[in-house]
Amino acid sequence: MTEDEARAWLDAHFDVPRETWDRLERYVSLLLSAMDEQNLIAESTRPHVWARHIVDSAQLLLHARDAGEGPWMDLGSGAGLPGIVVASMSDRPLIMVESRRKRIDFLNDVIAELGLTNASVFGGRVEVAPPTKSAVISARAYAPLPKLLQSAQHLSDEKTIWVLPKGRNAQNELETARPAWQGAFHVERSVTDADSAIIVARSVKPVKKKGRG
Ligand SMILES: C[S@@+](CC[C@H](N)C(=O)[O-])C[C@H]1O[C@@H](n2cnc3c(N)ncnc32)[C@H](O)[C@@H]1O
Repeated sequence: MTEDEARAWLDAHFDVPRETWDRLERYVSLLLSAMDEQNLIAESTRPHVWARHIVDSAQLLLHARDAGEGPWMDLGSGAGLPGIVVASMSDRPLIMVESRRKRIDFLNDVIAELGLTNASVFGGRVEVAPPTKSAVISARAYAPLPKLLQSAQHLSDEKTIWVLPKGRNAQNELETARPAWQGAFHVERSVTDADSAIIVARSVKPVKKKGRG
């Protein structure tokens, strides 16, 4: 997907208002400027930010369209991917969880610059974030699936929709997690890379271990 195709895809799927385009443009510019100080995205993806990061994040909204009331939590947000993109394109409260100080500061600066009144940051580890009934949980490049589910159990309930971009490893990670986790797990193809996939899961809970005898 070229950068022009990425913008066209956004327009076709979200009917993006002018104000949202402005926010996304501003975010891309803040992200690229901050790259001089910290490594927020892979250097090789710099010329492809709209396809590799903005559309890659925005597509998650399509998998969470029928989510109920409640916040969207984005785990290990880093530079705000997908958190800032989702908060820019939706009115739903969006909480980004990030443990690294410089990234927390960057996220708070972006929220203020873009005027994102629906977005906030929990600056700390996912494991100690306050218990929440999240309507949606996203996590991109945060942790392998078993660890991801374990660390965020207290942020979910049976209605939570999990939208988890997993690159080329989706099927393997799912197989590793399967013995310990039950739920409705689907693997969806990413629009930005035919070889990459997104795990979409509902009704996720740990498998009860059978007692002996
Ligand atoms: C590889 S980066 C991915 C960032 C972003 N989601 C993206 O796709 O560009 C992983 C991020 O998760 C954060 N992280 C890792 N473990 C964490 C934890 N247990 N709690 C909170 N943040 C964590 C790291 O500080 C880092 O910013």
